[in-house]
Amino acid sequence: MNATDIPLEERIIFALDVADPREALALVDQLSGSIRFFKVGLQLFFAGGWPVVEHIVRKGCKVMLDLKLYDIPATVQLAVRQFADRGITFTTVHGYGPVVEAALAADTGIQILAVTVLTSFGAEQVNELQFQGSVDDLVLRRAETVLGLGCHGVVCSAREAMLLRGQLGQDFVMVTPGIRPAGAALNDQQRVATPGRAIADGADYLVIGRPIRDAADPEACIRAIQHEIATALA
Ligand SMILES: O=c1ccn([C@@H]2O[C@H](COP(=O)(O)O)[C@@H](O)[C@H]2O)c(=O)[nH]1
Repeated sequence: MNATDIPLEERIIFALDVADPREALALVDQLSGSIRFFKVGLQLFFAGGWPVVEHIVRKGCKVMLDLKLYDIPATVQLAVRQFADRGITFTTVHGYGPVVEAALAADTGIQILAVTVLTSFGAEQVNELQFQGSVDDLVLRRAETVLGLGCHGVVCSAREAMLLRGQLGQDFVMVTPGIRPAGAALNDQQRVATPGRAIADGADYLVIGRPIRDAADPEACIRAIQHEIATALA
């Protein structure tokens, strides 16, 4: 899908980061009038498994299964095969060449997104990886590598969105977590941006969890974010 064709209701991928699958299903029921894309991550998948994914799909919404796989190639390929025919749109692996190649080789029709550098990482954590360069350098290097292998898209912070679009073009999906409306708590995120900034700089989809989940009025929070996105797109 061309980035300009993405419906506003799919621009936010709401991270269903809750421990109780019943709470997750209730959130899907409550929010699926305004959000049509949900992310199932490690906590919820371990707690609720496939029935949660099936519930989202039954609602006619899209699913990002965000398990950030990282293992030997054979294991990754066989794991991704398990995701086939379940209505999943995106799934994630770490942005390391052999892992991405294995996920692509599973050939499921699911779009594979490679996590470049976690948005909770800053310069200090990248230095600890013994990488001689900035966070931007590492994100760009990993994105270039995985896209060169045929990966469908990347997960990065919106802080790198403009750099990646400038260097690597438009022809890949860019999903950005670490989104914080102005004034929102950062929690454990380091590389953050507002929804408007992320879209203006070239992100296709914004992963947002706690700012919506913990809002006094989640629907009002979603409306405000969608207004910011629509303004950035105008
Ligand atoms: O680099 C990454 C990759 C994935 N995530 C996931 O996104 C959400 C963010 O939730 P917030 O509550 O909006 O911080 C969460 O599920 C992470 O696992 C990420 O944050 N950074």
